[in-house]
Amino acid sequence: MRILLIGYGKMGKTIEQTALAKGHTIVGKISHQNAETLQNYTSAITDAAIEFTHPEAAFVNISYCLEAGIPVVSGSTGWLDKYNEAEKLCQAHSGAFFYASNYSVGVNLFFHFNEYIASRMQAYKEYQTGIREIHHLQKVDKPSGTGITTAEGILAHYPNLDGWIADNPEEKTKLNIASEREPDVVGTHIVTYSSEVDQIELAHIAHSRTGFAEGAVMAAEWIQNRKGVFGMKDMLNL
Ligand SMILES: NC(=O)C1=CN([C@@H]2O[C@H](COP(=O)(O)OP(=O)(O)OC[C@H]3O[C@@H](n4cnc5c(N)ncnc54)[C@H](OP(=O)(O)O)[C@@H]3O)[C@@H](O)[C@H]2O)C=CC1
Ligand SMILES: O=C(O)C1=N[C@H](C(=O)O)C[C@H](O)C1
Repeated sequence: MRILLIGYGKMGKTIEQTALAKGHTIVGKISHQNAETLQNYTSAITDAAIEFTHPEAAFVNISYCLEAGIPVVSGSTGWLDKYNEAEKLCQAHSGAFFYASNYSVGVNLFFHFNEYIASRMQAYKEYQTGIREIHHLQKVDKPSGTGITTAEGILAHYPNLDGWIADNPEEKTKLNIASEREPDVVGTHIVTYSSEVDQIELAHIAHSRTGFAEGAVMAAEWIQNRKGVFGMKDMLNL
């Protein structure tokens, strides 16, 4: 498969290694400095684009791919206020768009268990629910996309909670997402149910970026010859 890497930072470089190891070809590497060269890529020379950039760049990149008929897999976070627009664009161009806030299979199992645990815990009002996400110091967005997806999984079972809130545990009507930034942490997410007498936790700790990259390459392979908007639940049948 001929893959265009849009974003050649920590993730782009890890995806390159994974893709080459699986026998794929990298047709181009787009970063901030050569962003204007994106328009040189067409569906005639690109089977899929894998986009991991920046909250301010993601929608523009995804739009370009959909308009050019290039199937696009995006993992960028912090841009989802435009997700519905991307979805419409995909439909208008009969394109293929795959999005996940987290491509690791382990995190998607964590999402699955998170929803199940929330469905059982909501009956036990003595437990206060909260999310902690910990990432490296270079991360530009907060809360993490994975933290927000985790919150959405809990909120689906907690109709009494009025959405999520960032870093405000005192606001008891909302689900708090606490963000911490520490050197070299790849990505840690912890869901806590805390009562006066005990605490229950569900955690996912990424040891490297390889799991994210493997999931993204798997999504690029899976999206070939498909049309529509997809996510990890579609691919993994979770
Ligand atoms: N869904 C998932 O599984 C995961 C998602 N992510 C998300 O992926 C994104 C990238 O993460 P990461 O690789 O760690 O970040 P990096 O900062 O290491 O890399 C970002 C890359 O995007 C490029 N870039 C920035 N702005 C633009 C632009 N306007 N046009 C084109 N390219 C641009 C940068 O170019 P330059 O170097 O020239 O500035 C760089 O190559 C983040 O949103 C992060 O949250 C991360 C891990 C897993
Ligand atoms: O920026 C990162 O590094 C990561 N971002 C994603 C997110 O915001 O959830 C996924 C992963 O946790 C790493």
